[in-house]
Amino acid sequence: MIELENVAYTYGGGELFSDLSLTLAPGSFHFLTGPSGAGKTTLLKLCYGELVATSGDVRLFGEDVRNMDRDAVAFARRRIGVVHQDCQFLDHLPVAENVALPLTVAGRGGEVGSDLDDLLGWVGLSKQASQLPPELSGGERQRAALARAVIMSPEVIIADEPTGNIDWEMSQRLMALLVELNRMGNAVLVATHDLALIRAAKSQVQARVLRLRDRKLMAAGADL
Ligand SMILES: Nc1ncnc2c1ncn2[C@@H]1O[C@H](COP(=O)(O)OP(=O)(O)OP(=O)(O)O)[C@@H](O)[C@H]1O
Repeated sequence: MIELENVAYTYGGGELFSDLSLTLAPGSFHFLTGPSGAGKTTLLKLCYGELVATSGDVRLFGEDVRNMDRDAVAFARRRIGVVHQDCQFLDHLPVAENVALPLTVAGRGGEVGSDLDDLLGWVGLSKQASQLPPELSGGERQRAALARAVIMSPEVIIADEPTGNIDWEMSQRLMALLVELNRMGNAVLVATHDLALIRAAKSQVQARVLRLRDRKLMAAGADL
């Protein structure tokens, strides 16, 4: 579904990583870990077509990103649900409308209905549907961000530090939702610093753990 082959990325101040290869196959579950600044967010952005690799090949659903025009990238991105590190809500819109926003933007606002109610129920936010994002707790915000990421029924879920500012219990709850999505067939890629979270998740899901460090991507060691 998403393939990176011998990819390098440079922001201008030197190469962030090089010769990096990664395949997200249907139904796979990957964790991406590594020190702050190693380039995890950048790697995720390459995976969902937000950035274009400096060199190497990136294929989204079989198509080389370099040969895709804007519309083709936008179309591919609808098949990828992204949970951003900072959630990025429109604070003046209620939670339900924020969650439904991808449908509205895609001109499918008419389809918002019982599916939205079900989705809010699934992430445990039915009661918060009409609240504004600033009124939510950190864990509620992350669950709303996950609901928004899956409202278009994507095939791949990419989450950037989804448990960054939330407590252990809430992190576990969020992970359980990601594991459930994976069991339903979604490929999942989660960037996290939280090694305890990865260890806990490994009893629930067969996950590959990758570490980005010193400009290389490698399988994490026995410590995980
Ligand atoms: N738009 C940008 N322009 C220039 N440099 C950038 C840009 N975005 C990120 N960087 C730099 O690239 C490096 C990698 O950033 P990135 O956010 O990908 O790392 P990360 O591993 O996700 O970090 P963290 O774990 O702290 O979120 C950092 O040194 C960062 O300062």
